Amino acid sequence: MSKELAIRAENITKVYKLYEKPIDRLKESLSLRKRNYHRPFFALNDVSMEINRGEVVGIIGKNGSGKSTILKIITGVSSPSAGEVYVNGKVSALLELGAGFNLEYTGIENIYLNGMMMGFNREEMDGKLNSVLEFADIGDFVYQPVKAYSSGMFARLAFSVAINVDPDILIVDEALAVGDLKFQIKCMEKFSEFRDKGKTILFVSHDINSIKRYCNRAIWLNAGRIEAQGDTDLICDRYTDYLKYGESASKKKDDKEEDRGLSLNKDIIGVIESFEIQDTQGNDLNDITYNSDFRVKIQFEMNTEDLEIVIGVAIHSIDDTYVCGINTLLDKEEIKYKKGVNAIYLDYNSFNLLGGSYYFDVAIFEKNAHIPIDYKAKVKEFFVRSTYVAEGICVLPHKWRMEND
Ligand SMILES: Nc1ncnc2c1ncn2[C@@H]1O[C@H](COP(=O)(O)OP(=O)(O)OP(=O)(O)O)[C@@H](O)[C@H]1O
Repeated sequence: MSKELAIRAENITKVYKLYEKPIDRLKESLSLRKRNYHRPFFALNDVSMEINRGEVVGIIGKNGSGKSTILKIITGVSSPSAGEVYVNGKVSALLELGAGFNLEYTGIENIYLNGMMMGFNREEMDGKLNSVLEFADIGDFVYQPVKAYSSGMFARLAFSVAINVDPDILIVDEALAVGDLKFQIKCMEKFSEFRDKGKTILFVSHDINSIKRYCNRAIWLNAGRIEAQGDTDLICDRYTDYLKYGESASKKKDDKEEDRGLSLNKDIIGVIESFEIQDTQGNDLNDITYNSDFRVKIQFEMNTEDLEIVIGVAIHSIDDTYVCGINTLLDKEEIKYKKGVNAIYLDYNSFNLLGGSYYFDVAIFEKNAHIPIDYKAKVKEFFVRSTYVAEGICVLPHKWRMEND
């Protein structure tokens, strides 16, 4: 295995035996003629993947597609029916609640137990204990057996151990993304810190936006097989199309993009057709000059005219800092649209983001701006040219004056 590779899974198959009735399992085990009473179920079917050091890879797929199973096999919690896994480096895994914990042990004992399972000795774990406890922040509960913990406390401790032991490879199944918002944010910050340190992360989530935000590659599992893998945005967009429009749409995405605007499937409420940046005369722009005026033109097609909608536009910097998200609900603008293709302009005046690369997200939501009817992440990248050198993200409108002026 090359030094650059962190994980290699080769032709992994995982077959479970499914029994129609519980008694069939007993019958099978007692059968002298070795008769089968089960049918095989392929949770994974010939799955191969290679993950390089420093990659942050997201695994996506519908419920039951095999995401947790592949993580369990990679971490050695479960063994494959066929195929081989090679792992290069210390792995720390956040699998389903409880995996790797002994319920009868206290929190502290479990911290040491987990560390040792990862190959750290007692002295090494002594050195890590404080940061684990500080991050978990569950107070004196660490002296109680973990069976007395609430699921939130359990998650805090498990996350804290996995994240603070400084593994080479972090494997996270979203099953653990519980706990309160503050703690989730803390975990996400740690996650970014990990990514920035060039560690390898394998990450399962149903939250496509987090996958887009954090991962540089995505693997889409479907019914135990790899449906597609590659560029995160491309794979995530194909997957969300598949969830929204069904199989034919995701496979035909390229054709669909060609004839957008011609016909909408009746189950689709609306789609964003195009997003352009223009100067105030309507000429297309790729770069924006600092402090200039420009507009964006959003074309969208609606299949209805009875639904109140909200349109939102967000700007992120290229390192994924959320710069500004606005929508027509916040701005108390009512969208009057017709069935068919519509266009809306959003004017930006004296645009004062600092020089650098950014991108736009755009979305159509239902009237409360909670549920996206269509969401196009990273719909357009743009570059701000600026001669004003300051620090931060933007230059807020300002004026200097002396008290006596
Ligand atoms: N011990 C088991 N016995 C039988 N079938 C199992 C077992 N464990 C998992 N499966 C099945 O294997 C398939 C893949 O399960 P897995 O948990 O990997 O899916 P997943 O993609 O992680 O789903 P989710 O998004 O719901 O977490 C599912 O159909 C599941 O029912």
